[in-house]
Amino acid sequence: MTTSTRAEPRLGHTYADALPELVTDWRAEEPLDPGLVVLNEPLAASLGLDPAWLRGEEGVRFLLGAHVPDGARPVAQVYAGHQFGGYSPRLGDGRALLLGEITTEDGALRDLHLKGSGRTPYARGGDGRAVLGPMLREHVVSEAMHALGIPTTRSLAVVATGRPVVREDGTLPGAVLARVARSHLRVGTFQYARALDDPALLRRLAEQAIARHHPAAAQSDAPALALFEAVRNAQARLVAQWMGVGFVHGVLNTDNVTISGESIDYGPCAFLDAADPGAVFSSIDHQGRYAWGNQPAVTGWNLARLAESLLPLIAEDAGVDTDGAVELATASLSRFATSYAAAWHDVLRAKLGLPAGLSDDALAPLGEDLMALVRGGEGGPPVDHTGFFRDLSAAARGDVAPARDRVLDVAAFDEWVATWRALDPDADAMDRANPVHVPRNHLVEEALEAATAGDLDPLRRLLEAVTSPYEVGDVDARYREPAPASFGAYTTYCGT
Ligand SMILES: Nc1ncnc2c1ncn2[C@@H]1O[C@H](COP(=O)(O)OP(=O)(O)OP(=O)(O)O)[C@@H](O)[C@H]1O
Ligand SMILES: [Mg+2]
Repeated sequence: MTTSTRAEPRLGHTYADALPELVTDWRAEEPLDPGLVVLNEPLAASLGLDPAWLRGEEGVRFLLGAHVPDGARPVAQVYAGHQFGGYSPRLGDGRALLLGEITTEDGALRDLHLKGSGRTPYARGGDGRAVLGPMLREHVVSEAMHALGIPTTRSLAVVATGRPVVREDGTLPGAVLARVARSHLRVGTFQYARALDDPALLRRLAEQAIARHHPAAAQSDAPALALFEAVRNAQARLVAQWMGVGFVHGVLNTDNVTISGESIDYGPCAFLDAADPGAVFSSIDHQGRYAWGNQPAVTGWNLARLAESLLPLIAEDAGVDTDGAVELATASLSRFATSYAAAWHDVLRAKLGLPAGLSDDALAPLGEDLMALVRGGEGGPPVDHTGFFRDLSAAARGDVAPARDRVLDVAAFDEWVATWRALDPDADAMDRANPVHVPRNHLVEEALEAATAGDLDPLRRLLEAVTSPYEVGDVDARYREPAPASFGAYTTYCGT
């Protein structure tokens, strides 16, 4: 095979063909002076893309949407969404394009999507652009999540456009993020389709979602409800994993909740240092709706919006009226709490090095007592989430001091450790479940600031650390420390 035949990627457009009502054919904005900032070579290779070609002039233009391979059909996808509880009937890719789908070796589809590629018909008041710093943040955090074993969209590349982008805090360099996802189907996509009041379209959308993400639901007598349950369980597992690593998504609007169960949209996200359930970083989340400890509950709320959207199909499948469908959906939604508890217990069992056979009933009180210690409460301030859990593996090996030194209520801690160690925790397994390196906020900011000023070294070092999250390796110790007090309170921003 010659390089040139390998080079030109072949992109499908299954989604655009199946759901023409939910897309608009569109082209990316011409870049001014494109420059590849970061390329994810292993991901490129796993998708059958040629990294050498991607680095070349044509490849970089491809990553910006300016070079469209033969047969590709770039589209902007429409979706709706509840944003902070308020419904927006028409959001959609305002600054993004779905370039198309790549078929992996095992026959699965992967969306290739560009964020920051210019205004689309869904741009509303926006300029269609994205800023280099936030796109690099999405690159770092999504690759960290992937390395942590958490389902996520991936970042293939970040390309500078050479266009200055005007934001509140000044003029900043523009960039496009090339993102890979199992799909970009969101709860908001279903809300949009439901509002069109066209059951046949809603059915086609559900069939797409089932075929791409939850194929077992196709075998069910009640496929729409089976789809809902599959999404419910995938979201329960996802949020439990976020809670386990101290991840705060920051903007869990229904348009940022995927049907696949992958994390998406790393706009205002953050990782905790102090494990405070009320931790909020986003500048606009005044009520703490998307606080760390509120994520399971708000995911339940978002799933209720999905269930509502599916009601006509649930009714049709079961041969019942709307009231009957509401009853079925409500019963299914009410099992989210159980589903989440089971997922959280799986996360906790792994973090505590306890055997899979340990029952939830035995685990639950242990977990509650531990989380009370971690939160601090009356016994003191919250502890550093990542550092504390990692120190617990030393405790499993008999060196209790590092974890003990982190908590104020040492008597409660000692009692807890004695109960836990009696269960014979596996310290090596804990080292594979409790990261040493997460993209801590101060490190992310430092790397983005340097990258914006043209120095990519801190970004590379951070990427190296967070893509080997479980290995201490020879990574500088500062990559595993919480932010110094001088870093102050951290604030993140949406839509930059
Ligand atoms: N600069 C912009 N120009 C046009 N539309 C924008 C812009 N920024 C955000 N939007 C639109 O506003 C909505 C909310 O944006 P948000 O900050 O959640 O990020 P996003 O662009 O949606 O990315 P994602 O695809 O990761 O969800 C989306 O419909 C988005 O397309
Ligand atoms: Mg979004």
